Amino acid sequence: MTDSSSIRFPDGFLWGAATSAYQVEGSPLADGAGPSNWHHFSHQPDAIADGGTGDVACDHYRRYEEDVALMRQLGLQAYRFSVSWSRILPEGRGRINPAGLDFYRRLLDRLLEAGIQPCATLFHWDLPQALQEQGGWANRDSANWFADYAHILFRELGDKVPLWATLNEPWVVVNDGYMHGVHAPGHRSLDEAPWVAHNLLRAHALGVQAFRADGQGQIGLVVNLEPKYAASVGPDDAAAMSRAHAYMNRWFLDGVMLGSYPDELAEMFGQHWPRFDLADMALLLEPFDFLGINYYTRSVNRDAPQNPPPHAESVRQEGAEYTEMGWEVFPEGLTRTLQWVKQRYGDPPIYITENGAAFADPPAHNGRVADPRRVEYLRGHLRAAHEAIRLGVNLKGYFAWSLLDNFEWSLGYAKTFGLVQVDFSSQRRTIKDSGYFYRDVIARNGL
Ligand SMILES: N=[N+]=NCCCCNC(=O)[C@@H]1[C@H]2[C@H](O)[C@@H](O)[C@H](O)[C@@H](CO)[C@@H]12
Repeated sequence: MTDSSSIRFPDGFLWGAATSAYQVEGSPLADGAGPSNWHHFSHQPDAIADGGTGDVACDHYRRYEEDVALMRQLGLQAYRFSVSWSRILPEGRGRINPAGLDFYRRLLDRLLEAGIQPCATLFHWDLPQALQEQGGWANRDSANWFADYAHILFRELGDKVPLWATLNEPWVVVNDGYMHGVHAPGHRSLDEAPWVAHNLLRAHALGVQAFRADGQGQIGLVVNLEPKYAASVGPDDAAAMSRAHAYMNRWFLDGVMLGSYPDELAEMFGQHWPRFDLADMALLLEPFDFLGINYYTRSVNRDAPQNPPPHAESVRQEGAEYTEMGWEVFPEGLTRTLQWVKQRYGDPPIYITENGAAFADPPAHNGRVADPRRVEYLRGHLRAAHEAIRLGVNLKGYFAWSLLDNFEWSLGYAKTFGLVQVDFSSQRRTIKDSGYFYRDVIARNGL
């Protein structure tokens, strides 16, 4: 039974939609850009489920004005996007590519003319390949490479961007790129993963320090959080839940909010877990202005000793609804997650920087795309977000993932999250029913 009571979000609540550079831009080597590690990785045989790459994607690098017009049609107040590091610094550091900066200046100018607030993420997984070849995030120097890149963006684009995020989902870089090898750079290393996580957070902290020197506006960190449940009341499954919670939800936030890593990580990584300098842990506590939370689902965990850390596996729930990603639709987990962050980390300002669902949408017919399941997913999660506000969470805004159907990393183009459908053979955009639903939510500032 759909709750039909109307709800209204606080005045000034910020409504947006989100994308990322490698997933939408295409033209990865245009105008002097250097290759990213995702350009390299996606061209490896069998790396991507449908053989897709980011070579064209949504052609946003060339169609950005059309896409800003779509954002206006949706009434977006903000647009979250990421900057391609290797467009700005083709070798990752040193020589600046002016044409790369010029693209983002053009995009920012169109957004500001449209009254849409830019929210720029410095790193959304696409590391310059030249830096990957020097060890990437496993190289302790990566934090300084990132800080130098950040300085350039704050200096060159800072007057046009009010909201910045340093990193998008460091957990995915570690888990998918260094533990399971299904994302760039495709490594599987219990020795590299903890250092990669640590250097990502060092980079975040140095990036915030660079912002304090050169930036304007506000800066935050974006993490993916997923409430963990136990598959049974037995002690083994309860322990698995606790390990999974430490591994995904606490690893990065404890690092930057508490200056320590969960004890469970040293236990589950054993001799692979390094000793981190106290000076490093103090750096991690560099204060930042907001927390970006990406929420999609929950997971129900049982003990799986044979698996790599966190030695757990998720259990499918009978009778539950799942998206095309195999993620359970569980809106109440969003309220719970927001409350947990408020209570554990001192009530920080929060933006939901991503929330959305992949469903198998029909092709556009007479200019319409019926996606009722996505409408209901969004409705349920907006209600859950509003409940968190009612419970006192300092929630400032919400960004739907995603503006456009796009390149879903190792899964290619088959998984579609967009409020707007993209026909990749023609690049035609069609606003889905969920896009019109979201437009009305923004206009009403509520449901
Ligand atoms: N294990 N497990 N459970 C699920 C963990 C989810 C982590 N992945 C995300 O949050 C990614 C985020 C990314 O920013 C975006 O670039 C992706 O397109 C979306 C959709 O995939 C989401």
